Amino acid sequence: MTTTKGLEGVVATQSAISSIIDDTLTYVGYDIDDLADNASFEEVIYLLWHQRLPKKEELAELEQQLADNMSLPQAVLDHYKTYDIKTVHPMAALRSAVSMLGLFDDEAEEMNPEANYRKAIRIQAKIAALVTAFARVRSGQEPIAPKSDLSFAANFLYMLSGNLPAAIEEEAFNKALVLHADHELNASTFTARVAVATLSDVYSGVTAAIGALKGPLHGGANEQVMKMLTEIGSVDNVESVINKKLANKEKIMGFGHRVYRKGDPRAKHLRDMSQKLTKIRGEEKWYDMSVKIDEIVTGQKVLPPNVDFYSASVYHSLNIEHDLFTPIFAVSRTSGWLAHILEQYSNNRLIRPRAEYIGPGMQTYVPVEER
Ligand SMILES: CC(=O)SCCNC(=O)CCNC(=O)[C@H](O)C(C)(C)COP(=O)(O)OP(=O)(O)OC[C@H]1O[C@@H](n2cnc3c(N)ncnc32)[C@H](O)[C@@H]1OP(=O)(O)O
Ligand SMILES: O=C([O-])CC(=O)C(=O)O
Repeated sequence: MTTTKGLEGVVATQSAISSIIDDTLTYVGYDIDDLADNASFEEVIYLLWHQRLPKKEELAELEQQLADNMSLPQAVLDHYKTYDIKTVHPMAALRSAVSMLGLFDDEAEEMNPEANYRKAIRIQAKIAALVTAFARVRSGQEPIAPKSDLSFAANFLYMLSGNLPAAIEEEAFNKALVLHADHELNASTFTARVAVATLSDVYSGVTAAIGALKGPLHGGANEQVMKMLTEIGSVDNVESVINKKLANKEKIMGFGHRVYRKGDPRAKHLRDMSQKLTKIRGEEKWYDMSVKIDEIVTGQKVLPPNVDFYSASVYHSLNIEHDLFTPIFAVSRTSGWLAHILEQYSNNRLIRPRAEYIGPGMQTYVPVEER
């Protein structure tokens, strides 16, 4: 038996959803640059779930279905008041809340493609409301109902703040959602596929995936990037802090990737957005600091910035609280998880690899009194 630490380079499944080949990311054959510049998040959801772009009426139907399904069961809203919401991390709350949603879905245990697709729509729609309602309840505000005439991106920002977003804010948020939607067999997507390959239900798959995304080596890195930027505080401090971290072999959050070698193609779109939004806000320092960190890290190591690095200053510029960055990643990535869950069901086999045993050899049981 040979083992590969972290399964690096192991091809664990076939998939027709997204690909990373020679540092180029595609969703169903469409280059991420093309989609980031042109597509709405709703179009991308359709693309990932159907493996083709929607026609006009199909897109309108999906938009309507998403808008119609955003409201939450009252019991799920009420449960936010049953724990100390101010001290709970929103990703922990989201993990539990998605699981709880399954308790109120009459079709939760239905295992046919049509029912699973209907659940996918409900989960994708409601996850936006789960994150925004959590944020409002913890700050003592009432959750805001979605508006059916808004895009998914605009609705999220509206449900979060109560204000209709400016065009540039909607554009930036839509782009972030498009860029985060899917990424081949990343850790959380693999987790989702492992969970549902036992023929467990869709809610189990998404709940498991949220748990995997939460960690700072994966989706949790975006919040850590903002923490680092805040701690550094000014452009003048960047050089000394980053050089010290590199000398101490500390990980710089938002850099490095298991698959990309030359660079993450999503980062440049978020970098451009960060530049625009920080300028509009009159808070260019977040962009300037980010660029300087980027120059120092890439000047010393082959460690290009990943999707999490510039997304931090983008979300900060949208007035989003820092611990909501990873839940927002989850809102977008739910579309990819659901696509992979549906694909897994359509051609399922239990995922069960082997472990190379490195423990003690055969031993004989000794009664507790004699140990
Ligand atoms: C959406 C996403 O999930 S994107 C990734 C988000 N995560 C982060 O940004 C966290 C910071 N980055 C990392 O921890 C890693 O680069 C990962 C987890 C993304 C990839 O990990 P792996 O492929 O396992 O690489 P691994 O951690 O083994 O790193 C290889 C080498 O590069 C170094 N390295 C990797 N990333 C970084 C980093 N961000 N800062 C400093 N050094 C790094 C490691 O210390 C290691 O050095 P060594 O060979 O001298 O021991
Ligand atoms: O693919 C990965 O390992 C991590 C990543 O960039 C993502 O999930 O978007």
